[in-house]
Parts: sequence; structure tokens; C-alpha cells
Amino acid sequence: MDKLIFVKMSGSGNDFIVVDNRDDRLAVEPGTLAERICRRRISVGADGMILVESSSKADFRMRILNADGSEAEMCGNGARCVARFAEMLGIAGPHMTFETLAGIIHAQVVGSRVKLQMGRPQQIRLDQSIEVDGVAHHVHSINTGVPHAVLLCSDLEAIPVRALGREIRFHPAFQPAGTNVDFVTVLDTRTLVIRTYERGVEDETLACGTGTVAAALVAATLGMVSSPVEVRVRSGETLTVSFTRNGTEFHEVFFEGDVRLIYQGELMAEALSA
Ligand SMILES: N[C@@H](CCC[C@H](N)C(=O)O)C(=O)O
Repeated sequence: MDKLIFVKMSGSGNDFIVVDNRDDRLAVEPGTLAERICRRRISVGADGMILVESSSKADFRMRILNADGSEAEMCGNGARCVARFAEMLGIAGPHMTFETLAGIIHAQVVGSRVKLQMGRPQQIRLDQSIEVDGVAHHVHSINTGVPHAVLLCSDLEAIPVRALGREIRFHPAFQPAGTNVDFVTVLDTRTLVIRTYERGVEDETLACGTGTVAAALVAATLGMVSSPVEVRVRSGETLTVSFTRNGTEFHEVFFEGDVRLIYQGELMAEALSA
């Protein structure tokens, strides 16, 4: 493979390299390729790489590879980006479905705005206490396609997201899969602010879609917010999570926000090989 066309996209600051791989033409193993091209400053740079592949069950299949080359089951912001990409290229109409390792996602694209119907959350566990460096932290966990640990905080600016997020991500309580870690402030019954440490990027990112949904659903389960919930992410953008529920059980969960097309490029052979 000499060259590879890609589109650089951003879902509220969570940035991705999106590649149409429906013809299965990648000559490099996807994890290795993601690790190479997601490096900042010496390659394109991104939080992850998304592949669009053929599917027999939906309009297409989305694969998300984190910047470290690991494959995740789902990515909320990546899913919003790939929906806009698919609509732009005519791979799917404005109402589409796509396969992920976490199940089928429904999406609706209107201009730059994308609304997803997410899968139902799994494994909600409230009120765990974990110890990091002798300090007890109160943690809630939930799987919104990928695992999240949610910590409620009063002063987000004072949280060492990178250092504490990393300790919790690798804490024995969350192994072997590890977890993404969301630090959340509840401003009022409709508004949250969030900062996320992302597994596979191994750093704070400017937004995390499944984390945004995790925060809203945990806060709702705790009786602190009701649908729709506006969530302000680190990039400054606001994302909307809405849901229907019956007691502690969530039925429909929607996640909505803007998606940005940045540029189309062609990766040269040199960038693909090392
Ligand atoms: N940025 C994503 C989540 C991507 C996967 C995550 N890093 C993991 O490995 O669990 C989102 O927007 O949901």
C-alpha cells in the first residue's frame, strides 16, 4: 500500500483519523497503523483512528483504535464523527445504523450536528470506595459501550486529572479491562461539567462521548439530574444527553452534538511504515 486517504475530524475536541476501509485495503495491522499515525508532532496526530468497514447487519461497521493501538468496543465522539463521514461520502443516508463491538448504533445527521441512539448502559455500580496513595475515593462505575469510573467533585480545576485518572484507570478494582475515568461537577439538575482521563490515549482528552453519557446516567441514577442533560466538556463545547427510564433502568439513551470536518489528507508510504 503506497498511500492512504483519510479525513481528520473532531467530535468536540476528541480528534480522529477516519479511513474508509470497506475494500479492506490496509496493508498494516490496524493497531500498528493507529499507533503510528496518531502520534502528535511526528505524524497526523489524534486520540484515535476510526475504520469504516463493510457490514452485513447495518450500513457499515465502525472500528475504533485508540492512539496506543488498542481496539475499544465503542467511542461516542468517534461514532458521531463516523456518522457525518458516512453521510458525506454517501456510504449511508442521514438516518443510518452501524455496527460496533458494543452493538448496533443508530445515528441521525443534520448538517454538522449528529444525534446517536446509544446502546443501553450495563453494569451500573454505585458507591464503591477505592484507595489511591492512602486516600479513599468515592467512585461509581458504568459501561456505556466502554467502561467508565465516575467521580463527583466540587472543584474540577483542582483535580490532577492526568495523575489521579491514571491511578484509577490501572487500579486493581478495574482490571483486567481497565477503565476510563470521568471527574464530574453537577452545576444544577440539567447541567454537568466533565473532565475525562481516557484509557488507550492515557491522558486527559478534550471530550469523551461515552464518558459524557456515563456522567449523565450516573448523576440521573443518583437523582441529581433529569433528562435532557447538558454536559460541558474540556474543549468548552456542550453536548446533550437525553434518556427515558423506568426507575434505575434506562430504555433509550441519546447523545448529541456538533462534529467538525478538518481536512482530507493522503498518508505517504513513509508515514505508514514507521
Ligand atoms: N473517546 C471515546 C472513547 C474511546 C475509547 C476509550 N478510549 C476506551 O478505550 O475505552 C468516546 O468519545 O467515547
